[in-house]
Amino acid sequence: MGDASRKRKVRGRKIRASREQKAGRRAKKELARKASNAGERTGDSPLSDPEGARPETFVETDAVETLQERITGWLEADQPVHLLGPTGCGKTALALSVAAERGRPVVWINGDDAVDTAALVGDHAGGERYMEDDQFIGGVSKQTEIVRERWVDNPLSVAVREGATLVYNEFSRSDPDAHNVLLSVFEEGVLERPSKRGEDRTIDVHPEFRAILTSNDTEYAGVHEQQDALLDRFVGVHVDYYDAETEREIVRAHVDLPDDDIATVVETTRALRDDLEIVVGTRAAITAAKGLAVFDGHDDAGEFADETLATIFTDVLAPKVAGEDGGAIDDLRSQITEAI
Ligand SMILES: Nc1ncnc2c1ncn2[C@@H]1O[C@H](COP(=O)(O)OP(=O)(O)OP(=O)(O)O)[C@@H](O)[C@H]1O
Repeated sequence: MGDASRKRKVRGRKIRASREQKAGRRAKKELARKASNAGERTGDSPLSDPEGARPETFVETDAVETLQERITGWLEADQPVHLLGPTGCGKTALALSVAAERGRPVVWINGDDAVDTAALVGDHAGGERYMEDDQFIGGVSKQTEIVRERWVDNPLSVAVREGATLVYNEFSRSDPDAHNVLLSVFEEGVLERPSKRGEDRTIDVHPEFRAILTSNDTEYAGVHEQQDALLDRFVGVHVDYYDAETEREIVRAHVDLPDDDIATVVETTRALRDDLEIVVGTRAAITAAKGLAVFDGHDDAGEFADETLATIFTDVLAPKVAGEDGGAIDDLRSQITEAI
């Protein structure tokens, strides 16, 4: 065994954990997700504890650790970090693992067209009405209806106030105008809540507040061009697909399969990544391995039959060509068969 494999560590438990444990962890994770999503809309706290943010099964090989150290270093230098890389290469898992390691609460935002300034900082959530009853003189009372406006903070406000680690996934999918509020957060250490009235219109950014943003580099240029002034304030860490050994470890951490089958899946994934025009990420390898685990396609020599492998990879990758002309999936299958 080489040094790299001796140093390999797997954080969290493997897929071999009992069904009950798995169901429990899934439920917990789901709750944390729901809590942070609910927070975006209803004002419930979007904070989740750092351990809850750590990906369930996280593999740390030398390649992963090198990236983790780079990101952690920049966060220590008080720089927001922008992780750029192809689809499914592990940006989100990496961001969450670094966020969990900081030990501060974690706030999660998912970028999309619907994210505007209010979705980030908060909004008025209608008025609260109540009656005030003044007993002036015995027998005479004056009733006044009071309407008090209720303000609900959204994830960015909570994150800067609490000194959380903000993980803003696919941030380039949001409208760049929504991000104007980030400029003063990173530059002056102040968050302005534009539609809030009163003295507490601004929040001083907590000294432990940090941000990790991710975006997909193929989409990055095309989705919404973010303003230069904002990009200038980030450092960019490029994340690419991991080395073969790391990818095997990742697949092994997610799917219970013999080592030979894992090696076949990863080798095929990497060949297709080179040969096909579509993006073939680590997620595709994990999904294909899940297919291999249920479809018994071994030949007499115990090898996985090429035909079964081709069918599994065609199914895994078909959504990426769906919508193109009718022959696209047939073309995909023949390219895959050729590559295998
Ligand atoms: N170090 C790791 N340990 C365990 N699993 C990992 C690791 N890195 C990535 N993965 C797994 O690989 C898959 C893809 O990773 P992830 O979702 O983080 O990629 P991404 O680059 O954020 O993708 P996208 O661009 O689609 O958002 C996920 O299933 C994730 O759990």
